[in-house]
Amino acid sequence: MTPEQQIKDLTDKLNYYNHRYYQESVSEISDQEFDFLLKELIRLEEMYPELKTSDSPTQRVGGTISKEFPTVYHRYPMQSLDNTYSEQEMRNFDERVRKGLEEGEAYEYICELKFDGISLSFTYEEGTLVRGVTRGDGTRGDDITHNIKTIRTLPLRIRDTQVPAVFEVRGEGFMPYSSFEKLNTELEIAGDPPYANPRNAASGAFKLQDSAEAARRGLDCYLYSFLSDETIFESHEESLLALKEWGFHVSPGWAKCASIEEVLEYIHRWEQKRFELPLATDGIVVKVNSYAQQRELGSTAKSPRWAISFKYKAENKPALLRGVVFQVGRTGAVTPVANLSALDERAKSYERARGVHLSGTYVKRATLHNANEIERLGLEVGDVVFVEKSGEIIPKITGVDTSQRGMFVTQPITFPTQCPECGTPLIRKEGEVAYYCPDDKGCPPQLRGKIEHFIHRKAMNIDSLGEGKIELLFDKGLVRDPADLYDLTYDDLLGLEKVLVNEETGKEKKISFREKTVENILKGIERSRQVPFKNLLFALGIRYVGATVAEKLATYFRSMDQLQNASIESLLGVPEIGGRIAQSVREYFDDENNQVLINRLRAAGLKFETDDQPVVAESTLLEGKSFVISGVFRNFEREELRAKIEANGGRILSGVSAKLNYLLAGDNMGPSKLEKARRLGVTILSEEEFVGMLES
Ligand SMILES: NC(=O)c1ccc[n+]([C@@H]2O[C@H](COP(=O)([O-])OP(=O)(O)OC[C@H]3O[C@@H](n4cnc5c(N)ncnc54)[C@H](O)[C@@H]3O)[C@@H](O)[C@H]2O)c1
Ligand SMILES: [Zn+2]
Repeated sequence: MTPEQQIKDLTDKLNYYNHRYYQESVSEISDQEFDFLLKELIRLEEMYPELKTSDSPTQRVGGTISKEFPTVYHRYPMQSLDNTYSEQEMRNFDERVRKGLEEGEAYEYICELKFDGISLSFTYEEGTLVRGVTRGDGTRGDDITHNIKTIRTLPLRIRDTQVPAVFEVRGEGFMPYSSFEKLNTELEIAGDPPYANPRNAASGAFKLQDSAEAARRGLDCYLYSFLSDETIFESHEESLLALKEWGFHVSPGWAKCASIEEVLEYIHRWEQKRFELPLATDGIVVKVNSYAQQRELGSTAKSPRWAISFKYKAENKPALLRGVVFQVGRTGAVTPVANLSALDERAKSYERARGVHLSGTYVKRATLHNANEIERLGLEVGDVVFVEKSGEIIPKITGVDTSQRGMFVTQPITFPTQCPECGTPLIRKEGEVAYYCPDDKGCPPQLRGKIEHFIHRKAMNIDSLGEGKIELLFDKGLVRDPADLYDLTYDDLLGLEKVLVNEETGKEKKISFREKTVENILKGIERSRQVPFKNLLFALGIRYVGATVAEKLATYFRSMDQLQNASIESLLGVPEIGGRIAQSVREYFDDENNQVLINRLRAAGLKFETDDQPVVAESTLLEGKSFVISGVFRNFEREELRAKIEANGGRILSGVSAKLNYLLAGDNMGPSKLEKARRLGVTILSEEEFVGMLES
């Protein structure tokens, strides 16, 4: 790969993980892995400064604003923090601070715990809380005052009369472990996927529309910063003391340190102790105490130079490998999963063991990925292994303590040759490490996987059904393929029961479908009958037909009938559709089972045709004018704008060039595109200006 490709590749990855993390409250990789990728991009950009763009993830706060809440501009930007996992880099930071100040100037640090939640900003006017806003993209955030007000520890009014007329406080909104565990149990009972960690759960809860629901989730907040136009404090320490005085919840763990050595001691002191806290922390934050010195040191585009966060490496602990089970996923891939317990639980039966205590929770399972990984680690059942839970994603086994071999009996692990779910002989595809069960028509987890794909948000969007509910319906024999969903009746569903076993405690819990659940499920299924044809096409799960390809096919063929009968040649006639996709589509529709499924879905009244009408001309107002649409709009979907432009005679171009007449700019568009448009003298239109153009 050329450096250019590498940079592009890393940028795309980081943008994707940022989107998942900030918008969807999901961590697909651990923070440590994310930070590693980011550091790698910083390194490349330093080597090739000409390839660095102003909208690179190294230059921006990762979040964005959403369309669901009013947007608020921050009075003072909300930055991120530089971070490190190494003590040497902490010393380097100290060195930079020393050099950034006058020679010989004394300075102090304040150390605080780094709480793992989301950054929030609160504005008080005349002593009253008026607004609570998320960090967003650092410049603008989402107004979530309705949810902020559910935090019981946050004062709605300050009694002290000495406070400035207008000021802002900032802090971390979080979900304590106790609330987190309660929420996950509830989600599991409802058959919905649980959150991977308290941060993601907090982020999801703060962005709920319904504040009554947010209140139920038991959110809390620690304040760690004060901002105002009036200078009333000289140092961060003074502000923390005053905040406490005024009734704010300030974390009790902070300390003043006179040197980097004391800072490192603080770091060591909290490394284990932090697990005794009622909430998740992922490191510590070190800040220069004096405000004057903070101003002297200044900030980069993304973070202040007077602060840094030290992140603790993921906790790694020895555990006993009790056994290995083989799980079959929705694609048929077989994954080995380790059953673990704490070392001193060797004599207990597995059901009664609690597991290894890691990052605040007990762990009894860890993924072993594939057969090669077992071989690479040289694993045997009975071994002492090292387990890590990084960023609290699925725990993994990082190594074996072979020095312990011989103390206890160990047994080699044999990978099965037949599918543990359906008995079909497993196969290995050329060039892949995983073993697969090839029976995609009968193997239960694969059938369930198809249904799960069908209801997915980007497919039929039946959000009243989740994995747990599908599993129950499948196990009861009510739903074997997606078409069965449309035959479900109220009586089929009411009172369905299932027993859940809590992995940690071994306790059993019975769940059953009550009236409200059943009504919701049926409503969701009913609504899906109106889902556009392109979504249905994606929902079928045809190999190589992702959401984008499905849309292209739907736009081109316009109906299931046309598509079903399309020859390979006519499929190849669709722009950007190649041989592999054409082949796969043809094979799908030639299969008799699939034909039965399609006919049943047709009988269920799903949309088998594209709705959108061919463009009807409205005027010639925009004739000869070209447009690029970018960003998110308040009153229109992008597609609507596109249709509007075409209906009035305009043309849509794909990129900004000197030939372009107008850039229709919404929120969140990349600054580089804006810059380019300005440079080339392209007229930049806001949503309102565009509407004005059509009305003139
Ligand atoms: N796993 C993923 O997929 C993924 C994706 C994106 C980001 N991330 C993680 O998020 C990080 C970036 O997030 P970020 O920009 O919020 O940076 P950050 O979380 O590393 O640090 C800044 C934030 O720390 C918080 N904080 C907690 N305690 C604080 C205290 N006492 N004082 C000041 N601030 C405190 C504040 O919310 C502040 O905004 C990445 O480095 C990565 O670790 C992970
Ligand atoms: Zn199988």
